[in-house]
Amino acid sequence: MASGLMVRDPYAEMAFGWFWEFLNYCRSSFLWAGAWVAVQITAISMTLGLLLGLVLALMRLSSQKLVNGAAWLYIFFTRGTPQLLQLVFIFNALPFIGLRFDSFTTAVVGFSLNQAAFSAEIIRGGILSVNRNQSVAASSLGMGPFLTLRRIILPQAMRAILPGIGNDTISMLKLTSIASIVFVNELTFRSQQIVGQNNKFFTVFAATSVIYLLMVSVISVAQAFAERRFDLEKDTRSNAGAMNRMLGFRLSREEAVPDAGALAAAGELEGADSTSHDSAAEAAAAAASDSDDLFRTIVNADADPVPRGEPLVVCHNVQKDYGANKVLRGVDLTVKRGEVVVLLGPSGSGKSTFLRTINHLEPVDWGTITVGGDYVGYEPGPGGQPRPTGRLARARARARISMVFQHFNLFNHLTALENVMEAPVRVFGVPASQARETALRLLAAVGLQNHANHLPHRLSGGQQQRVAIARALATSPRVMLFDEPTSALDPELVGEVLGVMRKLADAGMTMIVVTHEIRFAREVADRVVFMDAGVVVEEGPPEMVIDNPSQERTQRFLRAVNHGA
Ligand SMILES: Nc1ncnc2c1ncn2[C@@H]1O[C@H](COP(=O)(O)OP(=O)(O)OP(=O)(O)O)[C@@H](O)[C@H]1O
Repeated sequence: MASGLMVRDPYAEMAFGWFWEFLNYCRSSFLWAGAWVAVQITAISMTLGLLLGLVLALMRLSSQKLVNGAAWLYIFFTRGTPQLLQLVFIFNALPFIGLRFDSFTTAVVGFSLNQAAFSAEIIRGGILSVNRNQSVAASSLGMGPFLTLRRIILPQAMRAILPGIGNDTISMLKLTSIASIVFVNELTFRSQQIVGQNNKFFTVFAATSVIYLLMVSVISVAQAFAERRFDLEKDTRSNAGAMNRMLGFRLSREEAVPDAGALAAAGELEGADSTSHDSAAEAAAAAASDSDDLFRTIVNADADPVPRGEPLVVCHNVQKDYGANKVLRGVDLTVKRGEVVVLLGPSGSGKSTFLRTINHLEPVDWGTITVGGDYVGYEPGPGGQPRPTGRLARARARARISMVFQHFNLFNHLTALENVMEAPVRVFGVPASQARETALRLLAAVGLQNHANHLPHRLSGGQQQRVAIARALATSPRVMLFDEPTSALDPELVGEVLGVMRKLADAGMTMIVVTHEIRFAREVADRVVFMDAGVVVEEGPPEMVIDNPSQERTQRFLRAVNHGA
């Protein structure tokens, strides 16, 4: 460069000029006003579409053919016709039947109805991805279908739902451009107007693309944030308790602050450091005595009208078919209050099915079951005949029958503490602070105080089953049903679960236990019932049925079990 003379590069100047113009379009309030219209349409339509989509998804999952068929038809037509035509139809055809919408409302209605069809399938997929045992466990705790959906199913389904919904939100934001067909003055439409005046196609559309990219980035960040929150593998801890309560499900896990008493009782049961053997032994003894006291308190919680030793569960001629498979062929069983009854029998003999009929997780085809004189799941119909009740969840909660499952069925998105608190707070209306205190004591009683804040996937099988027992106990049950509680456990973990069950039996809990643990049956059961092919073959005290069975079928079964042991 010579003195005072500047060499001007025309290409650089052109590029600079273009870039400056491009920046000005990026900042154009005219274009941003269009972007705002697109955002509004997307936000409203997505919200409405998701709500309607949830309803359609539930309809699609309904066993009622008509309801299911109506939802299928809606989804079929909506997904099968171009959205452009749907918008034109709403804008031009509906006025003939007196439904006239302005451009913006037409866009919102059109996008919502279209999105509902797509959301329905995404939500249905999410719901189906949640293991059925989650809703079975919720039902056994007395949770109704909507509570189960809100608290248990949807929070877990979100993980599968979110990527699809994120995708759809971005697609919809971009697709709002087709709303220009009904004169919605959104972003693409506005950029076309500018191009129509100045012909600067590339500059204007480059700026428009940047605006779209910015909006899409916000959606992508929101999606990533939401996915992180619903990631079951991740322990995210923050003080978002109020937010969680407001939403009805957890966005983050709260730190439990155990009370001093519970900690003292529980601290040494599992893994905590101890300075001396003496203090460890003392703490363990204190914890053991606290758990005994707690179990006894639960057993005697209410003045049960059925005195100890009197019939509490009475099953008469219970029959149940699955299609052509006659699973229960007339089971009679009476269990007295405080009694421990063990059901033995070969695989497929109907033990688990029978257990599930007691708390009406399975309806019976024939026969009657009463608990404390009440028909669970039935109410008096015309003429006093029992008929299925419409308020099954309430009936289950009132009956206070708890169940422990073979595969634990803990709620995967809730910590051990939250699992135990769920039914008392949501079903029985116990204040959260009180439920929390009891839950901590229960976890201490089963030796898991130090794991209160852990999600189920971070616990061993034995620990999960003990949480499941604590959860079942939190509703102060009158009867506890155990469905092969140790079958899914490694042999070295079986003892810790049976230990808790022994303590419960000692405390006087009425228990019906399906198990293959012959030693447990011999030591703990008051009575052993042997079932085969859907009927009771023989029953009596363990020393009779196990050590001296009278029926050939029982003898054969025990020989096979002992041989395998
Ligand atoms: N929901 C269901 N639908 C159809 N058939 C079922 C269902 N549940 C159980 N069955 C069938 O009923 C029969 C009895 O099953 P059940 O689980 O009650 O037996 P079980 O004695 O508990 O066996 P196991 O010890 O192997 O668990 C089996 O033939 C099983 O296939």
